[in-house]
Amino acid sequence: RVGSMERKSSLHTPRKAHACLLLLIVFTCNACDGVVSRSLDPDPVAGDFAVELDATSFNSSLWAAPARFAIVEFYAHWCPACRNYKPQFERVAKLFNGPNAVHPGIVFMAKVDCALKSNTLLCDRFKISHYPTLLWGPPSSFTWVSGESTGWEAIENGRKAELLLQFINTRVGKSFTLDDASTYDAHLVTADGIDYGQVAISNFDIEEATAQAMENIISQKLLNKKTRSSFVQFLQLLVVHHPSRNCRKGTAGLLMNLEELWPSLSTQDIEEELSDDGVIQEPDLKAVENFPICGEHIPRGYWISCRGSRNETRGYSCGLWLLFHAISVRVEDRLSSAAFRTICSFVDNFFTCKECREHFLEFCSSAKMKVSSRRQLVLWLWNAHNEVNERVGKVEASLGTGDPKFVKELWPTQTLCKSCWNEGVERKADTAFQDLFSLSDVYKFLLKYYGHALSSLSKGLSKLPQGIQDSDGHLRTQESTTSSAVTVPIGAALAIAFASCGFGAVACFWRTRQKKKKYGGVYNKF
Ligand SMILES: Cc1cc2nc3c(=O)[nH]c(=O)nc-3n(C[C@H](O)[C@H](O)[C@H](O)COP(=O)(O)OP(=O)(O)OC[C@H]3O[C@@H](n4cnc5c(N)ncnc54)[C@H](O)[C@@H]3O)c2cc1C
Repeated sequence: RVGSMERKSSLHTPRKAHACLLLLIVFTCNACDGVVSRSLDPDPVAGDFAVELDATSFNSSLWAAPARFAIVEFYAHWCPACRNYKPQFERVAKLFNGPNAVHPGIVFMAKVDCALKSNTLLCDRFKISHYPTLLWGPPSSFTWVSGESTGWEAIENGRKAELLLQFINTRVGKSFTLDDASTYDAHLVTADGIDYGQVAISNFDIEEATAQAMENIISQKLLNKKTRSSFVQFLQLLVVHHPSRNCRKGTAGLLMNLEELWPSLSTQDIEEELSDDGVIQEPDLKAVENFPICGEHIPRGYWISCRGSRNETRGYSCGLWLLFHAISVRVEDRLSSAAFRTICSFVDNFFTCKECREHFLEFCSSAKMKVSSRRQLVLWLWNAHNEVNERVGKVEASLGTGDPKFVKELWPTQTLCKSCWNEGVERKADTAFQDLFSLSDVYKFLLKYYGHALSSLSKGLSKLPQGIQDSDGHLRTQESTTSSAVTVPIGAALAIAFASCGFGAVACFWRTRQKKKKYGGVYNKF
């Protein structure tokens, strides 16, 4: 409990507030004592790092919050103790929020002004009785507010920045300090091995990369009748195998609406148009462009685990690799060949780094007939990525263009996975990766890293209380209008999911029946 000012629901007009304020100062001075200094902080933090939320943005912002935990400060703008507390809160928020955060992806720090009439209901739901009140919990725990305990807790002693950070440290098992400068944990590794929490954070970058891929595709005008099927196939891959529920849901919505947003033409129509003037007309893609494929708050405009130590390094291409790897470990054996072709076709049509594309397509051509199981897909992609690492690493070393904090090397490093490396093999120029690495251990590691570890974040989300999930497992907030992702009719989303035939015999039966409907079976046809 940080607060010193009692909250009265009637105190929402400034005049009443001032009158009561005097009384409150008189009667609640004990609470004020030693809690928050009335003098201005000698070293106030410039700018607001804590995100201001209101009743409209509350659920959706927390839902899409790029962090494992959240702190929400409930305050009142008229409350002097709150004003004095602000620099303390901001000092901590600066560490965790925004594009320049020193420790991104860990705590999302937000605040709500309970003195605004429009927020009264919201503050009442959290039973805020005094200002400021700080609540802590996973972001998702705040988005369901029925008055019952939902997994958040009050921070009893966070009245100074140091104390608040101390509280955070005990909850996340770290020893952050207010003076921390940027730290770069290149390989998401702790002394004991993989830091699963850190790996889970990669989910945010995978969401960001997915949204950015869409943005690039539209802004660079890469969508046309020729690339339409590649686009649809990619969406179908995402709808079932994307590690983020937000993106699966958003993609399902886009797929279901695509025919209306961008009507398809038959091959004959295209040929006729081609023979007229040789140019394929571009569709009007405004509606597709505005589709929130991973929810409304993505892209956020910054990277977390893919953040480079320089602005121009890492980011999108790192996120895209993570997306491909995360998909590869989720694909069933019989869809692996289709997934392989979809990834290759995506890079061919939509990844506009020319050198990258040409290089990557060489791997695609050489593996054309070889990928027929998940294991082969996962190891093929891992191998291709390592080949790229080696090649790019040499170029970056000679030109000094790489990110000094993220030097390219064969992955996983020995620190990340010792058993992945064959013992006693001395590397020569012609030593193949399969001699250097134990492929079965690498495969197990990749399943763990891109499967289990990445999912640990969404598993946390799936532990939401009853009522926040529909019977189809899709997440809903109570205020459905502010849900972070588009609403997809249950039957429609299932029909798309079934199209992948990835859910066993019943799904296959369904798929057969749905085949003639929109997009039914397309994923299986190419
Ligand atoms: C398809 C594709 C082809 C590319 N081709 C080129 C190219 O030809 N030339 C060029 O200059 N750049 C190329 N790039 C960009 C380049 O590979 C890097 O993405 C970029 O330099 C940023 O590097 P990074 O340090 O963020 O790590 P990235 O290589 O982007 O890797 C991101 C993360 O993936 C993990 N990782 C690393 N290696 C592996 C592996 N083998 N298997 C699984 N996970 C791994 C690590 O955690 C790493 O931090 C390509 C990118 C893509 C997506």
